[in-house]
Order: sequence, then C-alpha cells, then structure tokens
Amino acid sequence: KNFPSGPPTLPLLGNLFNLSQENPLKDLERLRNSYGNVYSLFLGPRPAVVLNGLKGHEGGHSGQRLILADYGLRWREHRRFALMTLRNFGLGKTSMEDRIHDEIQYTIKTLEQSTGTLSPQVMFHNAASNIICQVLFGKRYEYNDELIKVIVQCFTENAKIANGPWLYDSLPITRSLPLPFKTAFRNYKDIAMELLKEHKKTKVPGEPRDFLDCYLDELDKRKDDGSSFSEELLINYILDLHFAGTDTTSNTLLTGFLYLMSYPHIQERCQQEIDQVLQGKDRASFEDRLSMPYVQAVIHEIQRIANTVPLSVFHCTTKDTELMGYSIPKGTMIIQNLTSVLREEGQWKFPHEFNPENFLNEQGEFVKPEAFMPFSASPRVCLGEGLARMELFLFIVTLLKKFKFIWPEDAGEPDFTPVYGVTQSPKPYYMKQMQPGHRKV
Ligand code: HEM
Repeated sequence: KNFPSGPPTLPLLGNLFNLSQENPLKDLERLRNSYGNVYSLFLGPRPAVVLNGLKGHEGGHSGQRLILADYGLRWREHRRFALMTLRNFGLGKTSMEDRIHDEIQYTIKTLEQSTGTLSPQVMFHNAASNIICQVLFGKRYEYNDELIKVIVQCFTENAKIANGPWLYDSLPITRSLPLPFKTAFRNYKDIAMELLKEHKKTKVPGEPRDFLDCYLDELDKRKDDGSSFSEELLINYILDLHFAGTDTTSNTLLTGFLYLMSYPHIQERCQQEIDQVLQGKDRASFEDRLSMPYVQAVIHEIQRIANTVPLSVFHCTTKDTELMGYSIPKGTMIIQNLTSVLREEGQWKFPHEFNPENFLNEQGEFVKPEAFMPFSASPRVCLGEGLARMELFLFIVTLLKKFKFIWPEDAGEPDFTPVYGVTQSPKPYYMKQMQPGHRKV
C-alpha cells in the first residue's frame, strides 16, 4: 500500500524487458516522464524504487530517513577508518599533492615521448591507479609493468560487465555462474594477498607507511574487541578502494580532454587563466583553484557532462521507510538516478550542452548549483571526493599549462556518446598535443 507506482510487471522477470541491458538510461528517463520523480521497478521478483531529479534526491537524503544498505557497524567502522587514514596520508595536505604531481610527471613523459597521436585511455588509467597504489601500498608501478596491465584491464572490463546489474539482480542464479569478472577479481585478490604478506614482514609497528600498514596496526589494536576488522575484509576493502578510485577519475579525465579538444576556445581560455595565476610558479597547488573561477567552472562542467557514475551505487532500505509520502518496505532496492539530476531542466542554464556558464554567475564568479552531485549525496557520499577533486584539478591544470591538445585532423568528428557502465567512459579516441615550449595561447 502506498508503494510508488511503476510499469506493469511480468511474473518472475519483473521489468527486465523494460530496460535495455546495454544502456538503460533512456528507459529510466522515459519511465520518469510517465510515472514521476519516484517510481518503482521490479528487478525479477525484487522491488526497486528509482529516485529522479533534485526533488527525488532531496526526499531520499534529508534527515537520513532512508537507511542504506549495509549501513551498519561494519560500514561505519570502516568508513571512519578509511577517511581518517586518507587524511593522515595527507589528503587535503601537501604530501598528497606531491604524490599526484610525481605521477603527473610520468604522464608528461608519456606525452612528450609520443610523436603523432596517442590513445590516452591506458595512460590516464595507469596514472589514477598509481595514485591509489601509492596510498594503499606505498608504491607505484611502471606503465609497462605486467601487474598494472592486469589490474587496469580488470577494472575497465568489469566496469562495463557490471552494467548488467539488471540481469544479475533480476535473475540471481546468474551470479553463481563462472562469470569472467570473478576470475579477474580473484587474480587481483592474489596480488593483494602477496602485498599483504610482504607488508607484514617489513612493517614497523606504529610507523605506518601506507593504508595497508595502518589497517594492520588497527588489527593489532583491536585484536579481541569483537570489531569488524579482519584480514579478509582488508583484501576486499583494498579492492574496493582501488577500483572506486581508478576508473572513475580516469574516465572523467578522458571526457575532459575529449571536450577540451573539441572546444578549443574553452581550452584557450583555461590556459590564459592558468598562465595568469601561475606566473612565476613552477607548479599548481590545489589552493590555486580559488583564484581560477573559469578553470573551476570547466572542471565542474566536465564532471557534470561526464556523468561518470550515472546511477550511483544501488542502495537498499534496511527497514520500512516513508519517503515523500510513499511507503517503502524493508529490502527495497533504491536506485539514485544521478543522470536525471545532472541534466535536469530548471536546475541548469544549459542542461543539455557542454557550457562552463552552468557554473558561473553574471560577475564571472564560480558558483556550484545544488544539483551538482556526481559524487552522490547522503552519508554514503563518495569517500574519495576530496582526492578525486584534487587529482582532476592538478592533472588538468598541469597538462594544460604544458601542452595544447588538438583533435587529430584525420580522426573524423568527435563522438560524444558515452559508453554506459557502472562507470561511463567516452568511446576510445586519439589525441594530439603540441610539445612544450610550442604552446601558443
Ligand atoms: C571523479 C571521480 C569519482 C566519482 C565521480 C565518484 C563517484 C562516486 C559515487 C557516485 C559513489 C556512490 C555514493 C553512494 O553510494 O551514494 C561513490 C562511492 C565511493 N567512492 Fe567514489 N567517485 C570518484 C572517485 C573516487 C576515488 C578517487 C576514490 C578513492 C578513494 C573513491 C572511493 C569511493 C568509495 C570507497 C565509495 C563507497 C563509499 C561508501 O559506501 O561509504 N571514489 N563514488
């Protein structure tokens, strides 16, 4: 009673055929037009509620009425620990900036060594993965290292395979099949186990070098207190952090450079601002963003258009819940359609085009509309938001300071259609850059 309405369902299969397996975003928008901001779907026999638009999300988040999946002791303890550890390793402080800048030097080297055009996919994925590796394991990998190739391939492929949550959730039996991503994740876990062994051998108690050491210290401290910390969970948690921090940041960068090449006047205006603000400085710091309203607007617009995690991460009600006048029983899946907020008419000056004016007021100052939520919202908001924002700013500013990026003449028209997945990415493309010293603004 009082459950949100939705399209008619088939026995057992629910609404499986209402949604494209390849890209359900258009279907979700069509259903929103018929059933409003809050509607229901059945993934097989399992009920789900889809939240759309800023209004739908405000209802979902205000006062934390919506209690989320696994929003229990284990999640709370680990979230608190991860945030504290990321902070201790310099998130928001200079040392994290140093790590990011160190990695950017390798990206610059890759760009400098390329003659002609270059496919940036692997380059950005390697860079984002290495930054997380530094935090987690205190080490980075050369871009031609076999291990990093396996990891990056595993993440990019899984982000696309996992776009079948409809199928896996509708027909749970498919989850027990030997799906390819299971092997890939098992390989990753073997790698993480090796690193764990190595860390246990070499670590000095009380002097953590990285996230892994911190967790081992925490395990020692909490030995018998019945807490949720365990080595098995550590391996899963490392996998989560590595995956969550790699494909997201790199796909956003890929979208960014696709648009910067396709809108050369926007790229040039960024470069003018960067040159002006960084006069006499050899590198940008995250603080500099406060003096770069246009660059800030462009980076936010890149995130809005990239729509990197289009349906956020699915949640679930853990008890009977009231939401915007609807009754939602315990065990209902909650799908936050972030796409519907990032493109919502009425919330943006130019909802359907790439235009930094979406984040600038009449005085040319940077403003962030409430509907900007690529990291989601609620207590469950992206844990890596601070790190991701720092990475995006430092990569984009440093690379634009050094190079001018050009869409290759023989590459045809740029194709902006994203490839759908848990994380969306642009279609593979090539870029061309003018070598340092030749950049003319
Ligand atoms: C542009 C880059 C990124 C985007 C767009 C993004 C977006 C998101 C979104 C939409 C969620 C789901 C929030 C929810 O459940 O409502 C999420 C969760 C999460 N993200 Fe990110 N993310 C990015 C980068 C990162 C990075 C660099 C890290 C690494 C530290 C990270 C770690 C996580 C974790 C651990 C969660 C789960 C949080 C929890 O359940 O408590 N993310 N992210």
